[in-house]
Amino acid sequence: GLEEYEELLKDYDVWETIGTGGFAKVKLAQHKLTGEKVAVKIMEKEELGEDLPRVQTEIAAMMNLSHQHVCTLYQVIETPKRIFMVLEYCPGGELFDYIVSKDRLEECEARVFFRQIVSAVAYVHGQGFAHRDLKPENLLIDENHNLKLIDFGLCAKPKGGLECRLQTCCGSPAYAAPELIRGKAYIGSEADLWSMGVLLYALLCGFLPFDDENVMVLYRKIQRGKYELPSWLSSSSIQLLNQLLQVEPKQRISIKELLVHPWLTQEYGCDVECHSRFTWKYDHLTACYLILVAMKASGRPPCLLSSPQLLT
Ligand SMILES: CN(C)C[C@H]1CC[C@H](N2C(=O)NCc3cnc4ccc(-c5cc(Cl)c(O)c(Cl)c5)cc4c32)CC1
Repeated sequence: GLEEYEELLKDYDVWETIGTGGFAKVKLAQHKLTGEKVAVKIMEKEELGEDLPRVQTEIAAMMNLSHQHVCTLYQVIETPKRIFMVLEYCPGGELFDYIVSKDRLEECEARVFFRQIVSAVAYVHGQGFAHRDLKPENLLIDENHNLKLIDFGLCAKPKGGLECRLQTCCGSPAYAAPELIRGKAYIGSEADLWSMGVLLYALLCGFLPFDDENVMVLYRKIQRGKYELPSWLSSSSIQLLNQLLQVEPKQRISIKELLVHPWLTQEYGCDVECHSRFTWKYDHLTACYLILVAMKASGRPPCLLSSPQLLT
């Protein structure tokens, strides 16, 4: 019912549904105070059932993640029947659809995107999380044609740190690491590196390295770790794919080595930046924002008098 949307409608104009993500629907909305477009992920608690912990996992993770290539969670609104997540809007849609639309990406374009993916994953690992569902469907393109990582519903923050082993077999089969599908205990960050290898292959080739409609046959192909090398791949791309798609996790390249890998740094002349660009500076801009919010809360109409320095 509409009364459930009351709290959301106070601060946002809500427009049409723009997508679905499994057990959620995503609506386009606009922040009244700033006019900014946002994406609102709406979930019905009853429909969530045993998926409710996934939502709590995602919210807890995203509240601790603030990075230029991780989708920003602005606000969470919980009502008796629903959970609303107000998220950064990404009009460019899924990286998956972008690759399909172009058949495959040239090495230089794949490098731009893969540097952003490595930056996001290095940051997420640095915060102690493993994503565990890395795939082009979970990388969205924003209005500046930059990537934003989404869907932290399966991420894990092991108590004993990223070095400790996980048990849950999850994520999408085609991107799952051999050790994960073998059902043995695995290290989340190492499994993420394998998925990044599958992702890089998809960027450069336009199809998957391991694929089969029969999931058991697919698993055997992943465990075997052999994949085709199309003629258009450069030797440096082949070498990087080989370092990522190592069946033995201890042989696999680490995220630290990836940040300075020649394939990623060539043509850039600099390492991949993994630090977040965002820090809450309690400066004038922050003060203006918080004052505007307070004005709104006290019912006084927020207004920005002609303040040129704000627009710089
Ligand atoms: C795996 N796929 C199916 C998932 C779909 C889900 C809908 C997406 N989407 C659109 O359908 N239209 C445009 C659109 C624009 N901005 C978005 C911003 C954030 C999210 C978002 C963020 C998080 Cl953190 C999250 O967990 C979920 Cl589910 C969604 C989705 C957006 C979006 C595309 C990918």
